[in-house]
Amino acid sequence: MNTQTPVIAIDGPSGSGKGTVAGLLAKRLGWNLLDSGALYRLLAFAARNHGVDLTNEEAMKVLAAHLDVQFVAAGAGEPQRIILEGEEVTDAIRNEQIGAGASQVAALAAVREALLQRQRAFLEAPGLVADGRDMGTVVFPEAPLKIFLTASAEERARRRYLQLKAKGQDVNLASLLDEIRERDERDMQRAVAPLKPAPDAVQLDSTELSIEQVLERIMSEVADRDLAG
Ligand SMILES: Nc1ncnc2c1ncn2[C@@H]1O[C@H](COP(=O)(O)OP(=O)(O)OP(=O)(O)O)[C@@H](O)[C@H]1O
Ligand SMILES: Nc1ccn([C@H]2C[C@H](O)[C@@H](COP(=O)(O)O)O2)c(=O)n1
Repeated sequence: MNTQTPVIAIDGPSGSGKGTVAGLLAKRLGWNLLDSGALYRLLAFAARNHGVDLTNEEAMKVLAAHLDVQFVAAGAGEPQRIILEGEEVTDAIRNEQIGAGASQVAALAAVREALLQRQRAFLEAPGLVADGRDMGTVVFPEAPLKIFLTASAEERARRRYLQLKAKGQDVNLASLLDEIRERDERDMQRAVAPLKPAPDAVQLDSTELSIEQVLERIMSEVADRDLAG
């Protein structure tokens, strides 16, 4: 691992705002971005396309090792288009069904192992903002700044409802809340790399905070550590 290049690890449950804040932070700092959840989503999506059973660990491991994916951005911190096997899937992987499948394959030890180096390869100068569930605990344990971002399940479901509704998806708030709770439970209870704060993580509850307020809190931690260069 490149130990000179700084990493900001942002972990937390679904809908806490990790992806949004990671993107804004990467743009502000001009750093690279790793949306690690997208890798697990891509795997669930590819498994469906190839007729692979999500519980078949050996087949999922092979799929993970050979995943043909590109993250294309106009520049550091710019929005990413995701290309899987030559086809754009940026929006297609953003629904709760694929999220639930991703959470299922993410519990397989062989899959996590197969994706480890691929995630670490995102670490390039001048820095990396990485969001997921185990960025601070497993993938980048040396990260100089680790954020554990949370919000109440009700607030996360409300955010997801508004997000999906704005995209024209037919959604139901009560079902989204159930799905979020189910995903939290699976992500926190799995044996390998469960969702939990690293011992040295800064914990931030965003239930009552705007996106801008969360960003400013993190920027103040960046300044305290003199990471911005
Ligand atoms: N502090 C906030 N206040 C209000 N809305 C927010 C806040 N943070 C994020 N959101 C909104 O909540 C939705 C979910 O945010 P986001 O996708 O960043 O969450 P996430 O933690 O990355 O979820 P996942 O892990 O499932 O990808 C988005 O529509 C985003 O704009
Ligand atoms: N580092 C990661 C990132 C994601 N996952 C799993 C668990 C999530 O439920 C699923 C989808 O992630 P999202 O796009 O919603 O952030 O992928 C993980 O186990 N480890």
